[in-house]
Amino acid sequence: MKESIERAKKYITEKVEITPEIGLILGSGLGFVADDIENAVLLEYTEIPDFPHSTAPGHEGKLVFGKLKGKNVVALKGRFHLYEGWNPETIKFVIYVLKSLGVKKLLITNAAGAINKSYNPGEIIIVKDLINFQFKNPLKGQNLEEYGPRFPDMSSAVDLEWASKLKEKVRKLREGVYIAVLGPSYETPAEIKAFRKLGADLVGMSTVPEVIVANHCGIKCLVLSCVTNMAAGVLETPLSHQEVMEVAKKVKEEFSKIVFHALEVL
Ligand SMILES: O=P(O)(O)O[C@H]1O[C@H](CO)[C@@H](O)[C@H]1O
Ligand SMILES: Nc1nc2[nH]cnc2c(=O)[nH]1
Repeated sequence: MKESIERAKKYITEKVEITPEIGLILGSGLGFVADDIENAVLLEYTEIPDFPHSTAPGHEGKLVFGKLKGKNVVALKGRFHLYEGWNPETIKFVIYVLKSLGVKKLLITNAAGAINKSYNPGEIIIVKDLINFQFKNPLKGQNLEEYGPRFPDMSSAVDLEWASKLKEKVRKLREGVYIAVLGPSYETPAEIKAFRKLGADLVGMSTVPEVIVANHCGIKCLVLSCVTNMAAGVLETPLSHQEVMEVAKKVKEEFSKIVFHALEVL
């Protein structure tokens, strides 16, 4: 893995001058955030040695480097989900590449279903904690001690200080617990009822592996979920990825504004 990280890093640093401080992982239909990056330099995932490629709809597969709200950033316009068939270690590799490029903080975004019935489609929620219902861990296998410990602590997996600074600025933001499933099928109503009993407010098929690796290698994370739909069984309508992407598109301005605030409070 070390050689692959070095190869990817070498390719990227030869093409891009800036050192990104903040990484942004953009969820389904949320890639528009990268369109506001100034002096953008774009790299296709497919051109970077050993880098995985995006296969999920609504995930373009580009790294975008540049300035956002005065900060040097790199945005991942497209993430890697386990349901695509990627090995969990692929996610470790991607986060390690970000770390090797200089990323200190990660703003992770996702589209999620609302288990909490008081949430509304289009609402943006700060994730305060996570449940790994994927039962896979990206840190399995040989540990690279120079990146982080074998047994990382997960008692504050997200950066609550960053979250509270954002909440001070955007008072209406509510918080919730995100549960990650493997997917790609959406949940049954019985699963959603069970997840509610477990204490989950939001459900999706991503984010948790990214947070685990980031936490392990000392990158602080803020997670923002865009509620794109009420989870299965809450309403009578069936779920579709089409709807997920449409709702994400509708909240474009509001979502971008909150991301800008999240960068400004740093
Ligand atoms: O988590 P992101 O990538 O935002 O996408 C969410 O939306 C897709 C399902 O509609 C799944 O990929 C789920 O994880
Ligand atoms: N698993 C899951 N992922 C989602 N992504 C967006 N909405 C949902 C949902 O309801 N369930």
